[in-house]
Amino acid sequence: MLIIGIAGGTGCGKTTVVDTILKELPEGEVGVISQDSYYKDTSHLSYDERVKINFDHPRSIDFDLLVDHLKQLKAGKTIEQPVYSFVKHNRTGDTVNTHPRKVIIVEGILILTNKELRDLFDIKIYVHADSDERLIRRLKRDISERGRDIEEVLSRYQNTLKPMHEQFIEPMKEYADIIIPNNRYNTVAVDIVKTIINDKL
Ligand SMILES: Nc1ncnc2c1ncn2[C@@H]1O[C@H](COP(=O)(O)OP(=O)(O)O)[C@@H](O)[C@H]1O
Ligand SMILES: Nc1ccn([C@@H]2O[C@H](COP(=O)(O)O)[C@@H](O)[C@H]2O)c(=O)n1
Repeated sequence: MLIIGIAGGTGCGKTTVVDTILKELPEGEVGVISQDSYYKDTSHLSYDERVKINFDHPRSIDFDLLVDHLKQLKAGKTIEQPVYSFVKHNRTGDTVNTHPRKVIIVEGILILTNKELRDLFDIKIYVHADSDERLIRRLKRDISERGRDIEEVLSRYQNTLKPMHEQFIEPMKEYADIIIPNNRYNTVAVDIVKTIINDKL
């Protein structure tokens, strides 16, 4: 099994890169695990308490479960990937049955901050987009897809996202094997990753 980690700040285009890769590869050959599915279960908190969580800090992620799931997939076992709701700020209680594949892509802002997880990746990719570009994309996406308003996105950006990005995410570039510049759609870089994956299929 080839395991590829794709990191980068919010809005840099990780999901879009993954979707583009998947579109042109044989269906069902490549599996995807999103770090977002592994935000810690916060059912014991009220909605008002959950809103205040710093979702850009590594401690918000259940890395133990994520590492365990990846190891199980490597061992040929099927896992139940939790489903996360950005509207409820919590896991939904549903899971997605995820089978082992020849190639597994793990994507998320913080996946390179955890050494045990990092060591499971055969290839580490960092997608870069400038912070103004990422903020614009995040604003549009969170308002249209994640039930947020402009005030919520901007205050989260100033209070947690920006400082956490500078402290935890941007420094992870150091671990990347490949850095994809993604201020504009980068078809050349995506084609290179596709070629690497195709070689393995
Ligand atoms: N290269 C790009 N140029 C312009 N918009 C992009 C680009 N890549 C992604 N987007 C858009 O930006 C938003 C965030 O992209 P997404 O892939 O969800 O980022 P991430 O998963 O890194 O948070 C989406 O609405 C997406 O359509
Ligand atoms: N309940 C939540 C959980 C996370 N976030 C934000 O999502 C970002 C990570 O997801 P991307 O798809 O953008 O990589 C992260 O920056 C968190 O702030 C949230 O807003 N609400």
